[in-house]
Amino acid sequence: MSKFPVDKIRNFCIIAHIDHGKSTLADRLLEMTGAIAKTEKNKQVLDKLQVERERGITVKAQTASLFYSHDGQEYLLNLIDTPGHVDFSYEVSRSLSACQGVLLIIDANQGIQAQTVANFYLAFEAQLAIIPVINKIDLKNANPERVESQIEKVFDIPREECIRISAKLGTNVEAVLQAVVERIPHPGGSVDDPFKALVFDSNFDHYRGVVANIAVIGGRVKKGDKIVSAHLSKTYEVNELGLLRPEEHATQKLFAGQVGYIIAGMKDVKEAQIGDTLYCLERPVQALPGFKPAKAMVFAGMYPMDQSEHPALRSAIERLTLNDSSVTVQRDSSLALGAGWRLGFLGLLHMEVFNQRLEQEYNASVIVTSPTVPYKAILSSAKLIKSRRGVQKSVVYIDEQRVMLKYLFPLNEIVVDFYDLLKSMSSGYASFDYENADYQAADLIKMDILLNGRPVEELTTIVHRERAYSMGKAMCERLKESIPRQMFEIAIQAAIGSKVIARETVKAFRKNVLAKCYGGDITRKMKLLKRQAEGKKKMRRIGNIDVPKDAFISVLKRKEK
Ligand SMILES: Nc1nc2c(ncn2[C@@H]2O[C@H](COP(=O)(O)OP(=O)(O)OP(=O)(O)O)[C@@H](O)[C@H]2O)c(=O)[nH]1
Repeated sequence: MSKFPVDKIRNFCIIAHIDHGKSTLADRLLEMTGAIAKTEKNKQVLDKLQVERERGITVKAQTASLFYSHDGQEYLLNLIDTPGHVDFSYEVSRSLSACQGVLLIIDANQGIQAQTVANFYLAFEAQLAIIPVINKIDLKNANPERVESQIEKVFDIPREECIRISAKLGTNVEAVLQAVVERIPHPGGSVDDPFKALVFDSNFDHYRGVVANIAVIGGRVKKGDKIVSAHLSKTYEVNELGLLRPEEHATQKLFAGQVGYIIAGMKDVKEAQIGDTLYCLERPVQALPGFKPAKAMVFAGMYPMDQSEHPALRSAIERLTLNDSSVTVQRDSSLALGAGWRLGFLGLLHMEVFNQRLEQEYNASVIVTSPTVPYKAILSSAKLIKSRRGVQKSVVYIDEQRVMLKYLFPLNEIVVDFYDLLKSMSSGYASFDYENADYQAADLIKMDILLNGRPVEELTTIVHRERAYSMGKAMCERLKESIPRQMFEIAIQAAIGSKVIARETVKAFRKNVLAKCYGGDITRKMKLLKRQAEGKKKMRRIGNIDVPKDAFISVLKRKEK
């Protein structure tokens, strides 16, 4: 029998706008319950990945089981850490599915921000108990009263329910643990029910195969049990299971209400689909509803720096996607960059983090082409609807100083630099969140870039008609700067269909490397010719024109000033 009956278990998440202090609070909770020692080194233990530490953001949700005594009773508290950035809201919703309650952290200085609202609704719709926690009360400009008023107004939660803390200093954090025990319902279910578990996360380990994080909804499971994954109807034998503290801590059994990990000889994360149900071979149960798969919103090409590195990069991408099932991968090739892939991400930050992980964890060097968003094109000339680029949907005043605006935007207008622009225009005060609002008709056209009349496939872009001229001009100018003079004149043109909208010219020039070699020193001549040939290797030939590879990337990366 488990030491913890179901009514002594609490499963909860911490949700917040980015930087409001989730990881800091998680560290404090871990320290106070003895899961980790209280040292500076343990800063943000749940942020395991190197990118997470460097960028100070949480990418992958982590789980920890904590032991806590309250009123003479022992409780098992399962804390599931969640990422804060908009790109990762999919991870937030799947973490929530394993919980009965959330700590909603709000910065005492910044107050309610865009992702506070988005995360609140995720928890509210999942019918979870919500405990508002006002953090950073130690800050000089902290204004917890104002934040409490916002919480009352926007979320309709009485101010008395708010807990004021400083996660950094540990002030009043004990009250948070008490609230978890008192206000969050236990997970329900019984150890006597048939075994049923929800897979809410999974990762791949090179030695042990798939490690699935599960929330046991009912019954019990032990080593050697034969279990079935409902999605694929495949049977596995349990090799190992246990709690996450946050390190894996093997146990004999897992019981209803517990959250932990299970290893059962699965070879691919696709076998442990997020949202899938595991049950016992002998006692089949009805599967849980599962989740909608994450939808890629931003697409980019990834190519090896050098084609000889293609196999290494392929294996790195394969291994990394084993751990991140939200990335989609398709093979692709480009005239300029050779064989590569087209990858789909949940957002731009997700893409950057993926790229950084490729470099840091797999030592891969990658060329990333400019991100694009999916379009549906109707192949006729009937795109008649004139659409404005941003359409206002609603305005809500949070308090005298803050207003929440809802707009409908084309995704391509916001993925690249919208967030940065918004931040700098508002001196960092504005915050931003988005969700997919489906495809909308828009006046978009395909713009080609031609070198001496020949279209360069990878520079073809889809642009809004009103922007075509300025973008075409900017791209031609940049290409002119980066293509060296050659033996003949090169015309760089931007065109829509057969109509040229911008043009630049690179004048003809022959660099006579032998001009300086008067006399007959043949070895010197050979050396200079060799150097010139090496320079050419860094070039891509398009038609008969040599284009430096770097030029390509710079043009692709910044399409518009
Ligand atoms: N003054 C003060 N600073 C705090 C407090 N709690 C957190 N911070 C600081 O706020 C910053 C962000 O804290 P994190 O815990 O990394 O925030 P987070 O919400 O986990 O961020 P993501 O995981 O990326 O969403 C860090 O520099 C913390 O040191 C607090 O109570 N007081």
